[in-house]
This record gives sequence, structure tokens and C-alpha cells, in this order.
Amino acid sequence: MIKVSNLTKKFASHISLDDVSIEFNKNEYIALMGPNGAGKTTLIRSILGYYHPNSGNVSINGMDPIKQRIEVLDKISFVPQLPPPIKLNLNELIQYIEASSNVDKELIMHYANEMKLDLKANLNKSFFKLSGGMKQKMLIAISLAKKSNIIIYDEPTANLDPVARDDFYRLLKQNEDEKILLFVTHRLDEVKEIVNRQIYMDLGKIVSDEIV
Ligand SMILES: Nc1ncnc2c1ncn2[C@@H]1O[C@H](COP(=O)(O)OP(=O)(O)OP(=O)(O)O)[C@@H](O)[C@H]1O
Repeated sequence: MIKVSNLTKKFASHISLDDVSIEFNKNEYIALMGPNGAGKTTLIRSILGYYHPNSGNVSINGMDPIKQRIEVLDKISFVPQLPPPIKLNLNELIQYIEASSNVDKELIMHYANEMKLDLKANLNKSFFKLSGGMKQKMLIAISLAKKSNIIIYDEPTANLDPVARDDFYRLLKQNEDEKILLFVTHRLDEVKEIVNRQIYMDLGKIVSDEIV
């Protein structure tokens, strides 16, 4: 369970999260929406322990994502809005993920194949030299192979072509059981069939929260 309690996060005098309280439970597939600058990514990053809040706190299965960062990140699959500038080639990246997060290499290969990413042809290529869509396919393949109970996606389809988007949503549907899936999106039409809860944020607050 993810529990956010009275969370306020300011950057200088700007309030990005304004006393936000919300819970996410297993079997919830959540679309987190709202205009640019509403605070969605700040909320996600706070859940992942990237930010020290000005007040309030976050708990993930009873753990503090700042104090127990490694244990918390081990429980979560996360695909960010902008892929990180990883210099490792894909082979090294897979080996690193396999060793650090105990993710099965064959499963990464399987999901990469399902996302139509030709992993074998690109194994010696640096991650940062892949196209934007290829990077997202790789991160999605890793996120699905990790088999986490908490999956957080921050606009993961931004660079994907329509075929890759369809592949991604098909794989997500296969993967739905007993999870929390938190999905930041501007395209409700794309995720409508997958989500069962829709949350809107604006000006650092939750302005609506509906079970659908
Ligand atoms: N690291 C930071 N330093 C300063 N201000 C920040 C930082 N991160 C976010 N902000 C500010 O916090 C506010 C919320 O930003 P956030 O990225 O959470 O919005 P968002 O809802 O994810 O927007 P988008 O839909 O554009 O991705 C914005 O005004 C942004 O400028």
C-alpha cells in the first residue's frame, strides 16, 4: 500500500504539492492526470523518495522511501518521463539489472521482443544512443520483467509510435493482477480500458478522485 499523508513540497516559494493525502491499494490501476505543472511528477518523485517534503510523509508497505530507499525501490518498477542518460550498453545494462534487482534476463528479452525492440541487434549499443522510442521500449521491458507489485509510469508512451503503444497496453493488460499501477498520463482515452481509478491534480492538490 502507498500512503501519502499531508504532503507538502515547495521549490523556493512555489508550492508544488499542497497538503496532499491519498492512498493507493493493491488492485488499483490509477490514471493520474492534470495540466502541466499540476504536481503529478512531484508526487511520483516523492513516492520514490527523491524529495524531502516540507511537511507530511509517504509510506510504502510501511516503509519510508527516504530512509529505506533501497528496499522501497526494490519493490517498485518505475519508468520516468525522460529516460536517464545511461552510458552502459544494453548488454551491460541487462547484466546490471539482473545482478542488482534479481530480474530474469530471459524475461527482459521476452518483453523487449514483445515491444518489437530488436535487442540482439543492439546489445553493444549504449543506452543513451538509442532513439527516444527505443529507450522507452527498453525501460518498459525491464519494468515488466521486474514483476513488481507497484508499477509507476510517468507518461511512458510519449515517444512510442502507435503500434508500440498498442503493444505496451496489451502487455499491461496481461500483467494486471494484484498490483498497484500508477499511471501519469495526458491521454485518458488510451488508458481508459486499463484503469479503474481516475485522479486529477491541479495547483498541487488532488481536485478529483473517482473509482470508474
Ligand atoms: N526540481 C524542481 N525545481 C524547481 N521547481 C520544480 C522542480 N520540480 C518541479 N517543479 C515545479 O513544481 C511544479 C509541478 O511540477 P511537476 O513536474 O510536478 O508537474 P506535472 O504535473 O508533472 O507537469 P507535466 O504535465 O508538465 O509533466 C511546476 O511549477 C514545476 O516548475
